Formats: sequence, structure tokens, C-alpha cells
Amino acid sequence: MKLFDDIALFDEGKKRFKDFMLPDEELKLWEQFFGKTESDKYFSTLLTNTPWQQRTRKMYDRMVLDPRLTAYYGGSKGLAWTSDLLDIKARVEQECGITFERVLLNYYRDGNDSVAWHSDTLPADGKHHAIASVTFGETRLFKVRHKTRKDLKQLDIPLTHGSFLLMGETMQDHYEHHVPKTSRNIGARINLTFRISELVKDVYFVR
Ligand SMILES: O=C(O)CCC(=O)C(=O)O
Ligand SMILES: [Fe+2]
Repeated sequence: MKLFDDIALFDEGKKRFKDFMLPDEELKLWEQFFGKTESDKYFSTLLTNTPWQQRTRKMYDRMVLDPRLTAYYGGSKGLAWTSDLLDIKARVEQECGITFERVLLNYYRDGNDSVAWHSDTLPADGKHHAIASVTFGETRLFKVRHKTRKDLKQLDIPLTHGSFLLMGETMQDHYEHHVPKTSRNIGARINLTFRISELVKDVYFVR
């Protein structure tokens, strides 16, 4: 079955987006959602002004460093919003009509940084919500696979500088995602995932 090849393009009087037409889920991509000049500006200010931390997490009986740096803003547990983050949040909200309360930033320093296959953990309120993902900097592949339907092809989505990917509210129930390492000699990438509910504690507690 080649369902993932059936990508539809929509306009809706706003910016153009691709709808991946995923079974069981909504997944939409706006390329160049942010223009090149503003994306360059956001990339450099976020890189410089964010208090990046490398988290450790327990793997079996060992503590392992995450292969990327992170920062968490908003809600009662996160850092105080900056004007850049509020501006980016407002732009995304205006396009998709969803209000977000928090944002998790990931900084992939080079091709050695990555995020393993996962679906985002259930937030503290016990149900999944839509997640808005914005990328600045180097293009990395965002891989998506269905948890149970092996007949569906894996999806490889290059997330480019200034792109906006919207994952619908049941995406985490049905699909997993992954940003693999690459041996290409590449620079840094910053990804922002805007979320609605408070994340479980291991996401924002460092060590
Ligand atoms: O960097 C990305 O595109 C994805 C990040 C991610 O999956 C996460 O923070 O849960
Ligand atoms: Fe994720």
C-alpha cells in the first residue's frame, strides 16, 4: 500500500501546506512558513539566548546523557516566555487556530545529535493534544512510522529552515517519530515543539 505518496497541497487562502493524508491522523507541513531573513534571525537569537541544558535520563540502571540540548518554557514549570518565543507562538496559532501554552526547544548541535524513535509521552493531564513543530537552522529528516500497521510505508520528512509541521491530537497514539543521526558534515538545528498541557516531569527536570 502506498498511502504516504498521496500528498495533497492546499491553499485555503492562507499559506500553502502539504497534507500527508495519514490514516488515523492529521499531519500537515508548511515549508518556508517563516521567511529566510526572519528564520536566520530567530535561529541566531535562540541559539545565543537560550539556557541550553543537556539532560540525563535513566536507561535500565544507567544514567545516559541526551544526544541533544533542551530548554522548556511556559506553564508553571517552564522558563518565562521570551518575546521571540511569543512571536513565533502567535504566528503558528494564527495559522492553525490552536492556542499553545508551552514550548520544548531541542538544539541538535551537529549530525551526531538526534532523538530516538518515540511518541511523545502522555502529558500530565492524561490526554494527547496537537503539537506544533517549528524548525530553524540545518535541515534534518523527521521520520514517522505507524505503531501497528506494518503495511504503511515509513515517512521521511525533511524539516527545513523556517518550516512548521502540525501533528494532530491522536498522532502520538498511532505513530512514532525519530530524528536520526547523520554522517553528513552539517551545522546546528533548533526545533521548537509548542504544546498545550504540562509535560511529564522528566522532560523539564535536569539531573
Ligand atoms: O526535533 C524534532 O523535529 C522532533 C523533536 C521531538 O520529537 C520531541 O521533542 O519530542
Ligand atoms: Fe517527539
